[in-house]
Amino acid sequence: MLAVHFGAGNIGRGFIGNLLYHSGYETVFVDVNAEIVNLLNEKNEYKVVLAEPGQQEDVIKNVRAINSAENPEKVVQAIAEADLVTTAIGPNIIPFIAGLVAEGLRKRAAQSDKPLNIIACENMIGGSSLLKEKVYEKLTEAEIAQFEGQFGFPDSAVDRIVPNQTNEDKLMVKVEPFYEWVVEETKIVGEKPEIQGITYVKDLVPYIERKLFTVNTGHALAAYFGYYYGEEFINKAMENPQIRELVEGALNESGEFLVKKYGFNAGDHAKYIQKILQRFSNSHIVDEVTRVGRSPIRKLGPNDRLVSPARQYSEVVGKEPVNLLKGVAAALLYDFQGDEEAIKVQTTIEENGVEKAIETFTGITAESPLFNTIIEQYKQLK
Ligand SMILES: NC(=O)c1ccc[n+]([C@@H]2O[C@H](COP(=O)([O-])OP(=O)(O)OC[C@H]3O[C@@H](n4cnc5c(N)ncnc54)[C@H](O)[C@@H]3O)[C@@H](O)[C@H]2O)c1
Ligand SMILES: O=P(O)(O)OC[C@@H](O)[C@@H](O)[C@H](O)[C@H](O)CO
Repeated sequence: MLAVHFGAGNIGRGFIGNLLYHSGYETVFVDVNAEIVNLLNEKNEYKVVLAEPGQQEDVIKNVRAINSAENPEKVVQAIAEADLVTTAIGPNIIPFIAGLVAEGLRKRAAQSDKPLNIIACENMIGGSSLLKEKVYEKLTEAEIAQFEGQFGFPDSAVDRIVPNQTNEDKLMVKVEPFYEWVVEETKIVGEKPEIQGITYVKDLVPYIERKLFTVNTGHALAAYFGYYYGEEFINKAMENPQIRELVEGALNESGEFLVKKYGFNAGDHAKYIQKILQRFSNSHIVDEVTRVGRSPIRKLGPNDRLVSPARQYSEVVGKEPVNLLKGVAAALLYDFQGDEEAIKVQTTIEENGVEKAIETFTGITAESPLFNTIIEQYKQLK
């Protein structure tokens, strides 16, 4: 069985590639990083090491790679032959691979009616749906009609903390032991891919909201407050009682609306939160606050991990969130010069004021009661 996976980065090698290998797939990674592509083709294997006492090591074999910037035609051919396509490239990159995916599907559809599932494994709501939308923008109406039955774009939620890697072995990836991959069953075409570690569900929305608004919400607060208090790493930030309190407070707020909205068991959700706090504190993982805080414009977006739970908490619970809005304010203060989006947020604030920045990046307008609280929190932190 052949899997084509876009993005041979942290989650691509450390999580998806790992599970695909153990499920019997040959994996072709598609990436634009020439060094990683060349190393994968030279070694055809890499190590995944668990960040825990004992540091258990796993060798992932049966892998190769294509540089999509140099050999797009090889990517098209691989998609035409594949049994599964997955991505882990980052939400902002999805539109840029849509052309290649469309070409691959076009070539495949011309020679066979074999179904194919394309699963985006990104931290966002509706990642595969977005890819489908961008692919369909490249097609004719006749192609769309043909593709509808043959190709599936099930959405998914993926969870495993994989920090940036600094190993001498450039292919090796250190990952946390925990993982979860949930896939929307109803949009699968053909047979369900038998992948060890996938949980298929009928409705993905509760799972992706629970993951994004717990793991990633807490992580974002740890990152932005970690940065604010001068911490370099997430586990160190979690040792600061003020930051831990803010993170836990935000997770209790998002938890309150998630439990109410989806009917999760409150006790189980409280355990889920505690497990996540432990994962953030894992001393075997060196995870920079600047990785976790990367792309603050994306993270401040109306449907993302800070603003969406804040808005939904006020709608579903009927109260104003405190910690979640402090998280929004801390994200607005994030001025890391190595992050283009952080620079853009700061420039917008300097040139047009924080009010304009809130409206532009979060979609929250002055009519919302949340607006003034964010400004107050921002001014207090500043
Ligand atoms: N690292 C984690 O802990 C984690 C966990 C769950 C989900 N995710 C999600 O997985 C996705 C990837 O994150 P990551 O941490 O692995 O990032 P990463 O930067 O380590 O990997 C992304 C890879 O995509 C490649 N890439 C960029 N443009 C490309 C293109 N046009 N075509 C093909 N490849 C391209 C990059 O070269 C890189 O190797 C993101 O959506 C992230 O939110 C990450
Ligand atoms: O990947 P991002 O930028 O959306 O978010 C940064 C981290 O919160 C994220 O990568 C987590 O490590 C991951 O989502 C854990 O499952």
